[in-house]
Amino acid sequence: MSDVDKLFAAPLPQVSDFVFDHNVARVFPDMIKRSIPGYPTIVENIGVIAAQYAQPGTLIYDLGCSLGAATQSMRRHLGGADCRILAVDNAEAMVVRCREYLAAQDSMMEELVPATVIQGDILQLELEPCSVVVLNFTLQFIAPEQRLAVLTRIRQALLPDGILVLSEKFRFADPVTQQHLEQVHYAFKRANGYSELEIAQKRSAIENVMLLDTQEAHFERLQAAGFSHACTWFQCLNFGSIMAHA
Ligand SMILES: Nc1ncnc2c1ncn2[C@@H]1O[C@H](C[S@+](CC[C@H]([NH3+])C(=O)[O-])CC(=O)[O-])[C@@H](O)[C@H]1O
Ligand SMILES: O=C(O)C(=O)Cc1ccccc1
Repeated sequence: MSDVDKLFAAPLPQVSDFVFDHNVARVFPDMIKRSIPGYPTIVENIGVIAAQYAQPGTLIYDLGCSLGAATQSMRRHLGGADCRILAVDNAEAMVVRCREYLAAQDSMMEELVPATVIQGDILQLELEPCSVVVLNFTLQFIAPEQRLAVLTRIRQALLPDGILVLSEKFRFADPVTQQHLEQVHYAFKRANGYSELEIAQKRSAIENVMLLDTQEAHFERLQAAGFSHACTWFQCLNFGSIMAHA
């Protein structure tokens, strides 16, 4: 169902800002696996974390679900739990394909928890009471001045003992750390078959639309949003995932 990512392989006269359109949706599984170190481990363990914290009779949100990788993992790990997943994305191309992937999962596995895919903007969405919320590499695409409001609404929707899983590409305040981890990330991309041109053009495409925070900034914002505790449960190079308790 998915093609090899060659979106930035040919020289582009002008590199436009990155958007989640049909071309990206078509190559997305390949792109994300070859671009984010640790992505398969993060996705698999989101299932483990969700199974640990999901409360019977409650909702689970996968916000910025793309093709539903985190939703699929949670469904594999939740077994026959009495829960329902709402997967939300504002990109039509992602939503259409996400529904196809989840239908394929339904046809291959029995007794999965129900999952509904909604096309919607997480800045507008009314959140119902829930036990688990996943933001797997989504908050980095939200305008920085909107991020606290999104987290505050998530915190308010979470039930007692509820949890947020927040995965992001991190920025590092120490310029040497930033430089070292960024360079190894580019080496990771080269090792996965991306050329220097692909790496450089993708870098320009995302630089204005993916504004990164340090882990310290994430922790401060989570605290300001009302979360009682947060810790990094996974990091690989400049990518990682935080779990935050209501
Ligand atoms: N305001 C918004 N409202 C809804 N969706 C949004 C918004 N802004 C961006 N998105 C969506 O957030 C997703 C980010 S990708 C998530 C990967 C996935 N979680 C995964 O587990 O594979 C990460 C990446 O591509 O690096 C895209 O599908 C956007 O359309
Ligand atoms: O490719 C990169 O450099 C990234 O930072 C990850 C990424 C993955 C998919 C879409 C946008 C960014």
